[in-house]
Amino acid sequence: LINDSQAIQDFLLDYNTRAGLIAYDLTEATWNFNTNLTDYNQNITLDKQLKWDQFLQEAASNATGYDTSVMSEADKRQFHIIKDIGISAQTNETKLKRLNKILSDMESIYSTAKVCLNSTNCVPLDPDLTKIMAESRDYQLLLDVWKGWSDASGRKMKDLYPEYVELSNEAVQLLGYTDTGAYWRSKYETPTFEEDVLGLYNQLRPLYEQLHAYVRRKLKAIYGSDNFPASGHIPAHILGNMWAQEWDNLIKELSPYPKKPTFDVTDEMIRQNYTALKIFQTADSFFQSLGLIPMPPEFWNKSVFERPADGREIVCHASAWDFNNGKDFRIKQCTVVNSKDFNTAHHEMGHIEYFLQYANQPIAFRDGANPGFHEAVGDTISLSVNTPEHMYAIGLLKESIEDKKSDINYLMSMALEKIAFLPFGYLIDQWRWKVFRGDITPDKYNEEWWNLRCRYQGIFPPVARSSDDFDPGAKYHIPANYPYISYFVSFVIQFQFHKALCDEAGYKGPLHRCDIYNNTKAGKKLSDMLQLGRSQPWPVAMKIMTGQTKMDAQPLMDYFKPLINFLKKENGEDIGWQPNCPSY
Ligand SMILES: O=C(CCC(O)(O)[C@H](Cc1ccccc1)NC(=O)c1ccccc1)N[C@@H](Cc1ccccc1)C(=O)O
Ligand SMILES: [Zn+2]
Repeated sequence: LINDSQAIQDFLLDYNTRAGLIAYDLTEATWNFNTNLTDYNQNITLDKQLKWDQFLQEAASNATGYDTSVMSEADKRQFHIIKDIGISAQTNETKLKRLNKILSDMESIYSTAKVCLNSTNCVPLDPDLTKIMAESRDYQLLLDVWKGWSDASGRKMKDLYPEYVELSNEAVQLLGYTDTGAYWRSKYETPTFEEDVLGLYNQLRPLYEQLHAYVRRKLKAIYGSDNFPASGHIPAHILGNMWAQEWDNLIKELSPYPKKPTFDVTDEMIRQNYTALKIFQTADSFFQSLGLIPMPPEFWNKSVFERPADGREIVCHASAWDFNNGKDFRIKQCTVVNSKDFNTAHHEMGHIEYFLQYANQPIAFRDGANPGFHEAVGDTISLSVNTPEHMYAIGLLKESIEDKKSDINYLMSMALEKIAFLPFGYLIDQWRWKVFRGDITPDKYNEEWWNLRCRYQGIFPPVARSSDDFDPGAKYHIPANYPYISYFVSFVIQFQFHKALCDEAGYKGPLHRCDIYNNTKAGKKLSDMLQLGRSQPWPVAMKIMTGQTKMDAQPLMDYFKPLINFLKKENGEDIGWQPNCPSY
């Protein structure tokens, strides 16, 4: 084994130089494909993907020739990451090409899927179906769109998924992982990770049960109780969202004090002629007010902020891109001018800010401290941006609020986004981890998906499902092969981060009214953590931010305490649902 320190530094320098160049090539090709879904662009991307996979295989095998016992902790960590190459480990080129092709095809099926509302009008998810799900209160129209989307997306990739599972497991087993789920969980470097997230879920379940009970009662009044089974489940298609993952589009019907403001700034944004670009400029100015790194010129020149009007097919699901050359960073988002996309813009910019902050780290460390950290940056900022105080400060609210009823309305609008999401954020990878483990076989994919959806979310499919359905495929992250537990982790830790930054800013009031705007002291605490990237185990990053090393649901529970007290009074005993799905 090579133990000469100069040789070790030479290997790392060579790896970083070559990885940067090849990664740039792949990212450029993938960007071109994602923003123009042609076969030509797919072939180029698959070609570059194979070159990248082969580079990783070569670097990983060369890295095994070095003696890590003589290395510093940081170099030892870099070598570990360089060797941990995931599905790129598949040395059988035919299998590797098939796996990459399946992944590319599943994402294309999802991104080009359309639903025909009538014989001549077939529309995509973004923006058309999303708008119908958010705004329509027509039970049957919502049902047609909900079922149509599942038929157009999930059903079309049903047979690809078992083949993907098998090829992905086989690849990571070459690295010694039992299955793909074990590889994904290894990113948290926590042996008790599954128990930890289960513990957080159980801690937060009572909050969700209270919100679910309140929303169910309100929706029964709107749609009539005939559509609500005795089991206590809510029909999956009437929550204002295609996946029932956030319910904030129902705020007008669900606001506890309808005579008071609901804090949805969409109308005001339209009145002020907000554009997609202005949304991103507004987000950028918040980040800069904290003393964080501004979005660079390339970002403004090369990002795609709106769905192109030239009719080309693109991947509309929002994403943030690091071109690994220290200067090219982009967002791709099919922005619609509304408060939801205003928040998504901050979410995506959080990813970009992380890229900028860790740009000087070696490539192996250019990642989140754990995947949940990457998802939490933008949302933490949004917790300040969404406050009535901040919306008033930037002119999107005509008056701020002082009375208790408006405060409850604000907390309700935040709960419909943050508490409603928790069981959804938790269950997606419960399903996938079981699939990867073989505990859920292809014949049971859809049945087990709905068992989890009924049990954790307390919703049910409003039309009988058949064995030809593949409803998991109707949610982007399944065909995009992107882990989802990172969002559940993010929704917990973003309240820890928000509390830590508000404490740092010397804020003394209730957490849900804290706005760290213009506070460079809070900004410094955040950037000190972001600069680490993945160079240290995430508890070190957590301690820098919050003073403690664990994930903790307490700040989230404290944030929503006034609302939960209100809901407990409102709901009384009328809460909960049967674990199993209702029968038809
Ligand atoms: O999917 C997203 C936002 C997109 C993204 O920024 O997380 C994006 C997803 C993605 C896109 C392409 C390939 C893989 C994943 N993630 C990133 O762009 C990203 C993530 C980590 C590092 C760098 C970029 N949000 C989730 C959950 C969520 C988050 C916040 C509020 C509401 C809902 C959802 O919509 O279900
Ligand atoms: Zn994200």
